Amino acid sequence: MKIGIYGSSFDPITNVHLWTASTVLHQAKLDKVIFLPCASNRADKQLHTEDEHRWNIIQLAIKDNQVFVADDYEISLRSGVGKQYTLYTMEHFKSKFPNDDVFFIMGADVLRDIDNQDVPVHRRWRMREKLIHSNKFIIMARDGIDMTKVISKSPLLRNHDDGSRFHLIDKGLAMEISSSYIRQEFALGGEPRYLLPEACYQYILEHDLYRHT
Ligand SMILES: Nc1ncnc2c1ncn2[C@@H]1O[C@H](COP(=O)(O)OP(=O)(O)OP(=O)(O)O)[C@@H](O)[C@H]1O
Ligand SMILES: O=C(O)c1ccc[n+]([C@@H]2O[C@H](COP(=O)([O-])O)[C@@H](O)[C@H]2O)c1
Repeated sequence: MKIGIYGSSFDPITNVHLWTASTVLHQAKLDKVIFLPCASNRADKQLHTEDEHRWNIIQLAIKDNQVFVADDYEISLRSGVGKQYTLYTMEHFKSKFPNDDVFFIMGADVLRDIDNQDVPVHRRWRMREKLIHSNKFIIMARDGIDMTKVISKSPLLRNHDDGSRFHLIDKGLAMEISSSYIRQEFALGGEPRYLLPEACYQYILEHDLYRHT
């Protein structure tokens, strides 16, 4: 089997997360995509909703698609800081699925940041040499970023680019719905209704989430 791990804060999950996951699944011929929300005590990013709510919203979003599953590996890690680095996460999934091909899915903006010296130290990827060396990645086009240039500009990335390390996917259609835009809309009294699945939208209203972000 070919399995893609889609890691994100999903704060909240958006229609574009679902659309990109489905595109990747078809183009890279994956058998399933695992949505992997990170824990809210992440060292490099401030989250806006409790783990339980982000988890419930993901479940609502994927419930009708049998090849989409969610995994709470990172959010269930006790004292998560320092443990929920992608290197360890990928080691976990590769040992959970020893006979399968496991890929990490990310957008071009994330690829660009992995080995970027201009990124503040607290946001730099940990153990990136080993992570890149020992895993395979599916990269989705985003923000008009030239993915081949990102790889060729980084010694770390280009030295590991053996033709099968990075599977680049460009659907041709750029859809920009970000979680932060949706949060802002909720906070400012806008109407983000059709930017995420209806059940997720209703859940957020019912639980009064994102009103003060
Ligand atoms: N429109 C998109 N096109 C391609 N990749 C995307 C898109 N939106 C998110 N991703 C990818 O999904 C992963 C998770 O992104 P994340 O949830 O942080 O996105 P976001 O919507 O930009 O969030 P935020 O607005 O909170 O920063 C990252 O690898 C990111 O590159
Ligand atoms: O391992 C790291 O050091 C690391 C640093 C930044 C981000 N990540 C992972 O990259 C994924 C996308 O991150 P983000 O910032 O877009 O939510 C998510 O699964 C994070 O856990 C991982």
